Amino acid sequence: MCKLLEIKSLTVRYDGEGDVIKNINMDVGYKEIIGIVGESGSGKTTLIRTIINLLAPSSEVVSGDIIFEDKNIRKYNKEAWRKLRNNEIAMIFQNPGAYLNPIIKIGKQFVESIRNHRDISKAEAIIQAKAILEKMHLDDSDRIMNAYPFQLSGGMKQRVAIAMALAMKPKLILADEPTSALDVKTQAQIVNELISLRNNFDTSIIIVTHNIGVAAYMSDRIIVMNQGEIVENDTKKEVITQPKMEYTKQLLAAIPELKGF
Ligand SMILES: Nc1ncnc2c1ncn2[C@@H]1O[C@H](COP(=O)(O)OP(=O)(O)OP(=O)(O)O)[C@@H](O)[C@H]1O
Repeated sequence: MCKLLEIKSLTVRYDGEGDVIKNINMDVGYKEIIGIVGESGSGKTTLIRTIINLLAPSSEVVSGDIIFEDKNIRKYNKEAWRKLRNNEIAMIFQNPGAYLNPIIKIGKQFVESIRNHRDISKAEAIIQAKAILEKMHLDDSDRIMNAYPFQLSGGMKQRVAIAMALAMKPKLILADEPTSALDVKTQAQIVNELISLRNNFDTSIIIVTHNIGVAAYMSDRIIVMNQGEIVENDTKKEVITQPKMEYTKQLLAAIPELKGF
């Protein structure tokens, strides 16, 4: 077993849209960070939502297999997914507010989420939650645990969301534009937190971003998507210094600071 995830000949369509990702083949190694870039509508979100089986009802996986640690998770039923999702593969969304309940304090949500997956006492879950918040540089963990989501900044909420994902020690984190709702300084902090996950927890990460600069900064490998297809898949050095596709060259040209890479 040398790959954490392998995607084989994956094609997905939406009703009325036709195939929006077409014959995708890719893999993710252990501890690898992959950046997926591409224009709006190129199928990036559809690809990672297919991996974690969170597609809209109007979608259909036409063909393909998704192998996670040698098991074909495309064939998993609801119960198998309940065990896999969050425990082994977790997703971080663009807007963390969308999955934090606005009327429940962070601590209660966090403890419930841990205890839904692990048979431990409330007191133990509180200790675990606070330790992970502190690892995410949310140092005043008591205040965070006592806060409602609206009392936290966007960057703090995203850190809480990452901490909640991390509590389950997933092997793979899928991050869909996790920084695009944040200001530039906070974006950089979150990107660095994600990199430290790999360094400290051996987590593999697929990050979807519009920003090839972010992908270049944090990824080992960059995948470029265009109109539902992978048009480039190589080490970040290769993609940045020797892009094969005109489309990639255009993406790179839009980021002046990468020219001297
Ligand atoms: N729920 C849906 N129902 C129908 N079509 C959809 C749905 N979600 C996405 N699509 C279509 O599928 C295509 C790919 O969308 P997707 O969101 O995967 O692209 P993306 O690269 O992630 O775009 P963005 O960068 O804007 O998020 C687009 O043409 C989009 O309109």
